[in-house]
Amino acid sequence: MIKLVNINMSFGGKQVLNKINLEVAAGEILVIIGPSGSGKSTLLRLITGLLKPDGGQIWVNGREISGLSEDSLIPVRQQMGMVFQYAALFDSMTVGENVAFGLREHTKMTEEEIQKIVRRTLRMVGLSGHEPTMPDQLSGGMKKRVSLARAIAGNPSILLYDEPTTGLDPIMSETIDRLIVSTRRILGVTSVVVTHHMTSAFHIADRIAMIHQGQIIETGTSEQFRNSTNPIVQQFIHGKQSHRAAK
Ligand SMILES: Nc1ncnc2c1ncn2[C@@H]1O[C@H](COP(=O)(O)OP(=O)(O)OP(=O)(O)O)[C@@H](O)[C@H]1O
Repeated sequence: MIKLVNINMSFGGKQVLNKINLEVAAGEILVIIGPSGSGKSTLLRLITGLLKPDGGQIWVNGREISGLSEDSLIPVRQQMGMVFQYAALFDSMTVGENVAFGLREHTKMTEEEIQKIVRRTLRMVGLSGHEPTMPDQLSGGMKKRVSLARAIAGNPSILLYDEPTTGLDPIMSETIDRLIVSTRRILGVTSVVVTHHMTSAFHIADRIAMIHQGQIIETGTSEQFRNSTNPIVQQFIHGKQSHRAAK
């Protein structure tokens, strides 16, 4: 469960988030949409504790984290998996070593246990047998899937995705969308997905939240978004869809 209460955030005197209130229920997929620069990634970084808000509270699995020290944040972060926009794999390590990295760093698991988890998570993302492959031999979509396997390996209760389908072709985007949904179904994780792709948002979201000029201007199901009477929401949705169709 994630809950943001009255979050304010500024950078160099410029207010980026203004009294944000947002709740993500356990096991829910919440998709965050909004124009470039509206504060979506900032919101994710606040949830991980990488940034501290100027004001407000951030609750993660029943704990208020905005005042926690780096040390106290470690167990909170261990409950989270992150899939970044640019897969952020270690290029000098094999796929297997990338997926195993967090387990080797943060747990006392035996090598046998680690290998079992690596095998299982790579199977989940459709990359069985790719343990010895080096990242530079992978396509963008495969890298994203390794990144998801690495995030899942730590058995998180929360998964945060920052632009998981950016730069991928429509077929690979659909594959990633399906993985986000099946990962939630299999692991029961709470998921927050920042995306620019409205098609993805409508496919995967239990609820969508739209940020505009630092504020959440609408939350609701895909259906409620499609039928929104807010002109800013409609303009955003249709702008995005026609932009994609024109590509
Ligand atoms: N560390 C930082 N220092 C200064 N300004 C920042 C910092 N991080 C973000 N910003 C500013 O905050 C605003 C929101 O940035 P953010 O990356 O959260 O937007 P976004 O909605 O994720 O954008 P995009 O869709 O383009 O990724 C931008 O104006 C950005 O320049």
